[in-house]
Amino acid sequence: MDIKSGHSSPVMTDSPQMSNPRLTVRQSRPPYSSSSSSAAAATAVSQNNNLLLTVPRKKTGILDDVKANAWLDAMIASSPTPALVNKDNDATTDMTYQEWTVKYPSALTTFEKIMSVGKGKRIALFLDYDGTLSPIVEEPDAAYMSSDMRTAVQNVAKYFPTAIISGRSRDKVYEFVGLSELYYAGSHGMDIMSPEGESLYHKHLSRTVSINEQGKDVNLFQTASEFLPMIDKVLCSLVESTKDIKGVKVEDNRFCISVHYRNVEEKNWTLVAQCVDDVIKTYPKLRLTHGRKVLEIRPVIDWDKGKAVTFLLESLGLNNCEDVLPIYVGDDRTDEDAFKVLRNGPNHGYGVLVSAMPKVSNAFYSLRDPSEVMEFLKALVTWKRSLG
Ligand SMILES: O=P(O)(O)OC[C@H]1O[C@H](O[C@H]2O[C@H](CO)[C@@H](O)[C@H](O)[C@H]2O)[C@H](O)[C@@H](O)[C@@H]1O
Repeated sequence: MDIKSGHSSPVMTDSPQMSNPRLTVRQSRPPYSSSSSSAAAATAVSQNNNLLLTVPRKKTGILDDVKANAWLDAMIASSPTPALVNKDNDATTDMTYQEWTVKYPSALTTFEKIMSVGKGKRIALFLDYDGTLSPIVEEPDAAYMSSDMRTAVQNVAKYFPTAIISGRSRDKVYEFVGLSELYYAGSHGMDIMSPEGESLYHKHLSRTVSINEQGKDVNLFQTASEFLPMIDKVLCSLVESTKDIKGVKVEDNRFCISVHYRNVEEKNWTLVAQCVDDVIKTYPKLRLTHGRKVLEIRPVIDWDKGKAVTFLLESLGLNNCEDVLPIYVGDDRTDEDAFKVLRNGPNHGYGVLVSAMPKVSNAFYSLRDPSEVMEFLKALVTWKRSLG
Protein backbone atom coordinates (compact mmCIF):
# COMPACT_ATOMS: atom_id res chain seq x y z
CA MET A 1 0.00 0.00 0.00
CA ASP A 2 1.28 3.38 -0.94
CA ILE A 3 0.44 5.47 2.09
CA LYS A 4 1.58 8.77 0.66
CA SER A 5 -0.28 8.56 -2.61
CA GLY A 6 -3.22 6.70 -1.22
CA HIS A 7 -2.91 4.00 -3.88
CA SER A 8 -3.70 0.61 -2.62
CA SER A 9 -1.92 -2.56 -3.57
CA PRO A 10 -3.85 -5.25 -5.39
CA VAL A 11 -2.43 -7.73 -2.94
CA MET A 12 -4.58 -8.47 0.01
CA THR A 13 -1.94 -9.41 2.50
CA ASP A 14 1.77 -9.42 3.51
CA SER A 15 1.49 -8.34 2.52
CA PRO A 16 30.33 5.33 -12.07
CA GLN A 17 32.58 4.16 -9.63
CA MET A 18 35.48 5.64 -11.80
CA SER A 19 34.03 9.10 -11.89
CA ASN A 20 31.81 8.85 -8.86
CA PRO A 21 32.73 6.41 -6.15
CA ARG A 22 29.27 6.60 -4.62
CA LEU A 23 27.85 4.61 -7.49
CA THR A 24 29.46 1.41 -6.43
CA VAL A 25 31.18 1.92 -3.12
CA ARG A 26 29.16 3.13 -0.24
CA GLN A 27 30.12 0.76 2.44
CA SER A 28 31.21 3.38 4.95
CA ARG A 29 27.86 3.21 6.69
CA PRO A 30 26.92 -0.15 8.13
CA PRO A 31 23.99 -1.79 6.31
CA TYR A 32 22.01 -2.19 9.47
CA SER A 33 21.22 -0.39 12.60
CA SER A 34 19.62 -2.43 15.34
CA SER A 35 18.16 -0.85 18.36
CA SER A 36 19.40 -1.71 21.78
CA SER A 37 16.89 -1.88 24.51
CA SER A 38 18.14 0.77 26.82
CA ALA A 39 16.58 0.75 30.23
CA ALA A 40 15.09 4.17 29.66
CA ALA A 41 13.47 3.13 26.42
CA ALA A 42 12.14 -0.06 27.90
CA THR A 43 10.60 1.86 30.74
CA ALA A 44 9.08 4.42 28.41
CA VAL A 45 7.56 1.74 26.23
CA SER A 46 6.35 -0.50 29.02
CA GLN A 47 4.68 2.41 30.73
CA ASN A 48 2.65 3.15 27.65
CA ASN A 49 0.49 0.46 26.26
CA ASN A 50 -1.31 3.07 24.23
CA LEU A 51 1.64 3.78 22.00
CA LEU A 52 0.21 6.91 20.51
CA LEU A 53 0.72 8.42 23.90
CA THR A 54 4.40 7.57 23.95
CA VAL A 55 5.16 10.15 21.31
CA PRO A 56 5.14 13.79 22.41
CA ARG A 57 2.44 15.51 20.41
CA LYS A 58 4.21 18.83 20.13
CA LYS A 59 7.29 17.55 18.36
CA THR A 60 6.07 14.73 16.21
CA GLY A 61 2.47 15.14 15.22
CA ILE A 62 0.36 12.08 15.79
CA LEU A 63 -0.55 9.69 13.03
CA ASP A 64 -4.17 10.44 12.37
CA ASP A 65 -6.54 7.61 13.16
CA VAL A 66 -7.31 6.68 9.59
CA LYS A 67 -3.67 6.54 8.61
CA ALA A 68 -2.68 4.76 11.80
CA ASN A 69 -5.34 2.12 11.22
CA ALA A 70 -4.31 1.66 7.62
CA TRP A 71 -0.64 1.33 8.55
CA LEU A 72 -1.37 -1.05 11.36
CA ASP A 73 -3.70 -3.18 9.26
CA ALA A 74 -1.02 -3.47 6.61
CA MET A 75 1.64 -4.19 9.20
CA ILE A 76 -0.42 -6.90 10.87
CA ALA A 77 -1.38 -8.43 7.55
CA SER A 78 2.17 -8.48 6.27
CA SER A 79 3.31 -12.06 6.19
CA PRO A 80 2.05 -14.21 8.99
CA THR A 81 4.77 -15.65 11.15
CA PRO A 82 5.77 -19.27 10.48
CA ALA A 83 4.08 -20.23 13.75
CA LEU A 84 0.81 -18.78 12.58
CA VAL A 85 1.05 -20.53 9.24
CA ASN A 86 1.72 -23.86 10.96
CA LYS A 87 -1.03 -23.41 13.51
CA ASP A 88 -3.57 -22.74 10.81
CA ASN A 89 -2.27 -25.38 8.45
CA ASP A 90 -5.15 -27.72 9.13
CA ALA A 91 -7.50 -29.42 6.68
CA THR A 92 -9.63 -26.27 6.28
CA THR A 93 -6.66 -24.12 5.45
CA ASP A 94 -5.34 -26.73 3.07
CA MET A 95 -8.74 -26.88 1.37
CA THR A 96 -8.72 -23.08 1.04
CA TYR A 97 -5.23 -23.29 -0.46
CA GLN A 98 -6.35 -25.99 -2.90
CA GLU A 99 -9.28 -23.83 -3.95
CA TRP A 100 -6.95 -20.87 -4.39
CA THR A 101 -4.69 -22.93 -6.69
CA VAL A 102 -7.61 -23.29 -9.08
CA LYS A 103 -7.10 -19.59 -9.84
CA TYR A 104 -3.33 -19.64 -9.35
CA PRO A 105 -2.28 -23.16 -10.40
CA SER A 106 0.98 -24.62 -9.21
CA ALA A 107 3.77 -23.90 -11.71
CA LEU A 108 5.00 -27.43 -10.97
CA THR A 109 1.81 -29.36 -11.65
CA THR A 110 1.09 -27.22 -14.74
CA PHE A 111 4.72 -27.19 -15.86
CA GLU A 112 3.99 -28.95 -19.17
CA LYS A 113 1.22 -26.48 -19.95
CA ILE A 114 3.54 -23.55 -19.27
CA MET A 115 6.25 -25.08 -21.42
CA SER A 116 3.84 -25.76 -24.27
CA VAL A 117 3.58 -21.96 -24.45
CA GLY A 118 7.36 -21.64 -24.00
CA LYS A 119 8.23 -24.05 -26.79
CA GLY A 120 10.05 -22.27 -29.60
CA LYS A 121 10.30 -19.13 -27.50
CA ARG A 122 13.24 -17.55 -25.75
CA ILE A 123 12.68 -17.60 -22.03
CA ALA A 124 13.90 -14.77 -19.80
CA LEU A 125 13.88 -15.43 -16.09
CA PHE A 126 13.44 -12.90 -13.30
CA LEU A 127 13.85 -13.97 -9.70
CA ASP A 128 13.10 -12.10 -6.52
CA TYR A 129 15.48 -12.91 -3.65
CA ASP A 130 13.97 -12.90 -0.14
CA GLY A 131 11.16 -15.41 0.29
CA THR A 132 11.81 -16.73 -3.22
CA LEU A 133 15.41 -17.94 -3.35
CA SER A 134 15.94 -17.81 0.39
CA PRO A 135 13.45 -18.57 3.14
CA ILE A 136 12.15 -15.72 5.28
CA VAL A 137 14.18 -15.63 8.49
CA GLU A 138 14.15 -13.47 11.58
CA GLU A 139 17.45 -11.75 10.83
CA PRO A 140 17.61 -10.02 7.43
CA ASP A 141 21.39 -10.31 7.33
CA ALA A 142 21.14 -14.08 7.75
CA ALA A 143 18.90 -14.73 4.74
CA TYR A 144 21.35 -17.02 3.01
CA MET A 145 20.41 -19.12 0.02
CA SER A 146 21.33 -22.78 0.10
CA SER A 147 24.16 -24.09 -2.06
CA ASP A 148 21.59 -26.33 -3.81
CA MET A 149 19.55 -23.26 -4.70
CA ARG A 150 22.69 -21.47 -5.91
CA THR A 151 23.49 -24.45 -8.16
CA ALA A 152 19.92 -24.47 -9.48
CA VAL A 153 20.13 -20.74 -10.34
CA GLN A 154 23.57 -21.21 -11.88
CA ASN A 155 22.28 -24.05 -14.08
CA VAL A 156 19.18 -22.24 -15.23
CA ALA A 157 21.29 -19.16 -16.11
CA LYS A 158 23.31 -21.32 -18.54
CA TYR A 159 20.20 -21.64 -20.70
CA PHE A 160 18.17 -18.50 -20.06
CA PRO A 161 19.12 -14.89 -19.35
CA THR A 162 18.50 -14.60 -15.62
CA ALA A 163 18.11 -11.56 -13.38
CA ILE A 164 17.75 -11.19 -9.64
CA ILE A 165 15.38 -8.35 -8.77
CA SER A 166 15.40 -7.38 -5.12
CA GLY A 167 14.44 -4.68 -2.67
CA ARG A 168 17.85 -5.08 -1.13
CA SER A 169 20.92 -3.12 -2.14
CA ARG A 170 22.53 -4.57 -5.25
CA ASP A 171 25.78 -5.19 -3.38
CA LYS A 172 24.02 -7.12 -0.64
CA VAL A 173 21.99 -9.34 -2.93
CA TYR A 174 25.12 -9.98 -5.05
CA GLU A 175 26.92 -10.98 -1.87
CA PHE A 176 24.16 -13.48 -1.06
CA VAL A 177 23.85 -14.97 -4.56
CA GLY A 178 27.47 -14.71 -5.66
CA LEU A 179 26.97 -15.57 -9.36
CA SER A 180 28.69 -13.14 -11.73
CA GLU A 181 26.82 -14.41 -14.79
CA LEU A 182 23.48 -12.92 -13.69
CA TYR A 183 21.88 -9.51 -14.02
CA TYR A 184 21.20 -7.85 -10.68
CA ALA A 185 18.60 -5.20 -9.96
CA GLY A 186 18.82 -3.92 -6.40
CA SER A 187 16.79 -1.27 -4.55
CA HIS A 188 13.55 -2.44 -6.16
CA GLY A 189 15.06 -2.15 -9.63
CA MET A 190 16.64 1.30 -9.17
CA ASP A 191 20.18 -0.05 -9.39
CA ILE A 192 20.77 -2.48 -12.27
CA MET A 193 24.02 -4.22 -13.12
CA SER A 194 24.84 -6.37 -16.12
CA PRO A 195 27.03 -9.45 -15.97
CA GLU A 196 30.67 -8.95 -16.89
CA GLY A 197 31.06 -8.14 -20.57
CA GLU A 198 27.32 -7.46 -21.14
CA SER A 199 25.92 -4.00 -21.69
CA LEU A 200 22.75 -2.27 -20.57
CA TYR A 201 20.72 -0.11 -22.87
CA HIS A 202 17.71 2.12 -22.53
CA LYS A 203 16.24 4.00 -25.44
CA HIS A 204 14.92 6.91 -23.39
CA LEU A 205 17.53 7.37 -20.73
CA SER A 206 21.26 7.46 -21.07
CA ARG A 207 22.27 6.70 -17.54
CA THR A 208 24.25 3.64 -18.40
CA VAL A 209 27.70 3.90 -16.92
CA SER A 210 30.61 1.60 -17.53
CA ILE A 211 32.72 0.98 -14.51
CA ASN A 212 35.80 -0.96 -13.84
CA GLU A 213 35.78 -2.48 -10.41
CA GLN A 214 38.56 -4.81 -9.40
CA GLY A 215 39.45 -5.36 -13.02
CA LYS A 216 35.92 -6.35 -14.06
CA ASP A 217 33.84 -4.56 -16.68
CA VAL A 218 30.21 -4.22 -15.73
CA ASN A 219 27.47 -1.78 -16.63
CA LEU A 220 25.24 0.04 -14.22
CA PHE A 221 21.89 1.68 -14.76
CA GLN A 222 20.75 3.80 -11.85
CA THR A 223 17.53 5.74 -11.93
CA ALA A 224 17.61 7.45 -8.55
CA SER A 225 21.17 8.69 -8.03
CA GLU A 226 20.04 12.22 -7.24
CA PHE A 227 18.14 10.89 -4.24
CA LEU A 228 21.21 9.47 -2.51
CA PRO A 229 21.92 12.53 -0.30
CA MET A 230 18.29 12.59 0.78
CA ILE A 231 18.25 8.85 1.47
CA ASP A 232 21.41 9.25 3.56
CA LYS A 233 19.78 11.92 5.70
CA VAL A 234 16.57 9.98 6.14
CA LEU A 235 18.53 6.86 7.04
CA CYS A 236 20.34 8.74 9.82
CA SER A 237 17.08 10.21 11.10
CA LEU A 238 15.37 6.82 11.14
CA VAL A 239 18.27 5.18 12.94
CA GLU A 240 18.14 7.90 15.54
CA SER A 241 14.38 8.01 15.98
CA THR A 242 13.93 4.24 16.29
CA LYS A 243 16.99 3.47 18.35
CA ASP A 244 15.04 2.91 21.53
CA ILE A 245 12.47 0.54 20.08
CA LYS A 246 13.62 -2.94 20.90
CA GLY A 247 13.94 -5.20 17.87
CA VAL A 248 13.80 -2.52 15.15
CA LYS A 249 16.31 -2.87 12.37
CA VAL A 250 16.93 -0.07 9.87
CA GLU A 251 18.51 -1.49 6.71
CA ASP A 252 20.43 0.60 4.20
CA ASN A 253 19.30 -0.59 0.79
CA ARG A 254 21.18 2.20 -0.95
CA PHE A 255 18.40 3.89 -2.93
CA CYS A 256 15.79 2.80 -0.39
CA ILE A 257 15.55 2.04 3.28
CA SER A 258 13.89 -0.85 5.07
CA VAL A 259 12.60 -0.49 8.59
CA HIS A 260 12.08 -4.02 9.92
CA TYR A 261 9.61 -4.69 12.71
CA ARG A 262 9.63 -8.51 12.57
CA ASN A 263 11.42 -8.64 15.90
CA VAL A 264 9.47 -5.81 17.51
CA GLU A 265 6.71 -6.64 19.97
CA GLU A 266 3.37 -6.12 18.24
CA LYS A 267 2.25 -3.62 20.86
CA ASN A 268 5.12 -1.38 19.68
CA TRP A 269 4.33 -1.47 15.96
CA THR A 270 2.38 1.79 16.15
CA LEU A 271 5.47 3.39 17.60
CA VAL A 272 7.53 2.14 14.66
CA ALA A 273 4.93 3.51 12.24
CA GLN A 274 4.90 6.79 14.13
CA CYS A 275 8.70 7.16 13.93
CA VAL A 276 8.71 6.42 10.21
CA ASP A 277 5.83 8.78 9.51
CA ASP A 278 7.43 11.56 11.55
CA VAL A 279 10.57 11.34 9.44
CA ILE A 280 9.19 10.80 5.96
CA LYS A 281 6.32 13.24 6.12
CA THR A 282 8.84 16.06 5.71
CA TYR A 283 10.12 14.43 2.51
CA PRO A 284 7.40 14.61 -0.15
CA LYS A 285 9.78 13.05 -2.64
CA LEU A 286 9.80 9.81 -0.70
CA ARG A 287 7.05 7.23 -0.39
CA LEU A 288 6.36 4.25 1.76
CA THR A 289 5.40 0.71 0.79
CA HIS A 290 4.75 -2.37 2.88
CA GLY A 291 6.68 -5.61 2.60
CA ARG A 292 6.88 -8.65 4.80
CA LYS A 293 7.10 -7.16 8.27
CA VAL A 294 9.03 -4.27 6.85
CA LEU A 295 8.26 -0.63 5.99
CA GLU A 296 10.09 0.33 2.82
CA ILE A 297 10.97 3.96 2.08
CA ARG A 298 11.90 4.88 -1.45
CA PRO A 299 11.93 7.77 -3.97
CA VAL A 300 8.61 8.67 -5.59
CA ILE A 301 10.05 8.18 -9.08
CA ASP A 302 8.07 6.18 -11.58
CA TRP A 303 10.27 3.12 -11.29
CA ASP A 304 9.67 -0.24 -9.74
CA LYS A 305 10.36 -3.94 -10.30
CA GLY A 306 8.00 -3.94 -13.28
CA LYS A 307 9.88 -1.10 -14.93
CA ALA A 308 13.14 -2.94 -14.22
CA VAL A 309 11.79 -6.03 -16.00
CA THR A 310 10.80 -3.96 -19.02
CA PHE A 311 14.21 -2.25 -19.01
CA LEU A 312 16.06 -5.57 -18.84
CA LEU A 313 13.97 -7.11 -21.61
CA GLU A 314 14.76 -4.07 -23.75
CA SER A 315 18.45 -4.32 -22.89
CA LEU A 316 18.43 -7.97 -23.82
CA GLY A 317 16.69 -7.24 -27.12
CA LEU A 318 13.74 -9.32 -25.93
CA ASN A 319 11.00 -6.72 -25.57
CA ASN A 320 7.83 -6.72 -27.61
CA CYS A 321 8.81 -10.02 -29.24
CA GLU A 322 6.27 -12.70 -29.98
CA ASP A 323 8.89 -15.38 -29.46
CA VAL A 324 9.85 -14.42 -25.93
CA LEU A 325 8.37 -15.76 -22.72
CA PRO A 326 9.40 -13.80 -19.63
CA ILE A 327 8.82 -15.55 -16.30
CA TYR A 328 9.00 -13.67 -13.00
CA VAL A 329 9.03 -15.53 -9.69
CA GLY A 330 8.44 -13.53 -6.50
CA ASP A 331 6.66 -13.57 -3.17
CA ASP A 332 6.10 -9.98 -2.14
CA ARG A 333 3.88 -6.98 -2.80
CA THR A 334 6.62 -5.21 -4.73
CA ASP A 335 6.74 -8.19 -7.11
CA GLU A 336 3.16 -7.42 -8.10
CA ASP A 337 4.46 -4.51 -10.23
CA ALA A 338 6.38 -7.05 -12.29
CA PHE A 339 3.48 -9.51 -12.40
CA LYS A 340 1.27 -6.69 -13.69
CA VAL A 341 3.72 -5.78 -16.45
CA LEU A 342 3.87 -9.39 -17.63
CA ARG A 343 0.10 -9.85 -17.42
CA ASN A 344 -0.97 -6.59 -19.09
CA GLY A 345 1.99 -5.15 -20.97
CA PRO A 346 3.33 -5.90 -24.43
CA ASN A 347 5.86 -8.34 -22.99
CA HIS A 348 3.38 -11.07 -22.22
CA GLY A 349 4.67 -13.56 -19.76
CA TYR A 350 3.93 -15.32 -16.53
CA GLY A 351 4.19 -14.16 -12.96
CA VAL A 352 4.63 -16.93 -10.43
CA LEU A 353 3.66 -16.03 -6.88
CA VAL A 354 5.51 -17.80 -4.10
CA SER A 355 3.08 -18.19 -1.26
CA ALA A 356 1.90 -20.82 1.20
CA MET A 357 -1.22 -18.72 1.82
CA PRO A 358 -4.03 -17.69 -0.54
CA LYS A 359 -3.49 -14.14 -1.76
CA VAL A 360 -4.93 -11.93 -4.46
CA SER A 361 -2.25 -11.46 -7.09
CA ASN A 362 -1.48 -10.43 -10.65
CA ALA A 363 0.52 -13.61 -11.04
CA PHE A 364 -0.71 -16.47 -13.21
CA TYR A 365 0.83 -19.34 -11.31
CA SER A 366 1.99 -20.19 -7.82
CA LEU A 367 4.64 -22.07 -5.89
CA ARG A 368 4.45 -22.75 -2.19
CA ASP A 369 7.94 -21.88 -1.02
CA PRO A 370 11.61 -21.59 -2.04
CA SER A 371 12.00 -25.37 -2.17
CA GLU A 372 9.30 -25.49 -4.88
CA VAL A 373 11.05 -22.59 -6.63
CA MET A 374 14.19 -24.74 -6.76
CA GLU A 375 12.18 -27.64 -8.23
CA PHE A 376 10.76 -25.28 -10.84
CA LEU A 377 14.25 -24.05 -11.80
CA LYS A 378 15.48 -27.63 -12.10
CA ALA A 379 12.45 -28.53 -14.24
CA LEU A 380 13.27 -25.64 -16.58
CA VAL A 381 16.80 -26.98 -17.04
CA THR A 382 15.58 -30.55 -17.62
CA TRP A 383 13.03 -29.30 -20.14
CA LYS A 384 15.63 -27.24 -22.02
CA ARG A 385 18.10 -30.14 -22.11
CA SER A 386 15.37 -32.47 -23.38
CA LEU A 387 14.96 -30.24 -26.45
CA GLY A 388 18.53 -31.15 -27.41
O1 LIG B 1 12.65 -7.89 -3.00
P1 LIG B 1 13.16 -8.89 -2.01
O2 LIG B 1 14.46 -9.54 -2.43
O3 LIG B 1 12.12 -9.89 -1.63
O4 LIG B 1 13.48 -8.04 -0.69
C1 LIG B 1 12.41 -7.55 0.12
C2 LIG B 1 12.95 -7.30 1.51
O5 LIG B 1 13.60 -8.52 1.89
C3 LIG B 1 14.31 -8.53 3.12
O6 LIG B 1 13.39 -8.53 4.19
C4 LIG B 1 12.54 -9.67 4.21
O7 LIG B 1 13.36 -10.86 4.41
C5 LIG B 1 14.07 -10.89 5.68
C6 LIG B 1 14.93 -12.15 5.68
O8 LIG B 1 14.18 -13.29 5.47
C7 LIG B 1 13.05 -10.87 6.83
O9 LIG B 1 13.72 -10.90 8.07
C8 LIG B 1 12.20 -9.59 6.71
O10 LIG B 1 11.20 -9.62 7.69
C9 LIG B 1 11.53 -9.54 5.33
O11 LIG B 1 10.84 -8.30 5.16
C10 LIG B 1 15.29 -7.36 3.20
O12 LIG B 1 15.89 -7.36 4.46
C11 LIG B 1 14.57 -6.04 2.91
O13 LIG B 1 15.50 -4.97 2.92
C12 LIG B 1 13.96 -6.14 1.51
O14 LIG B 1 13.27 -4.91 1.21
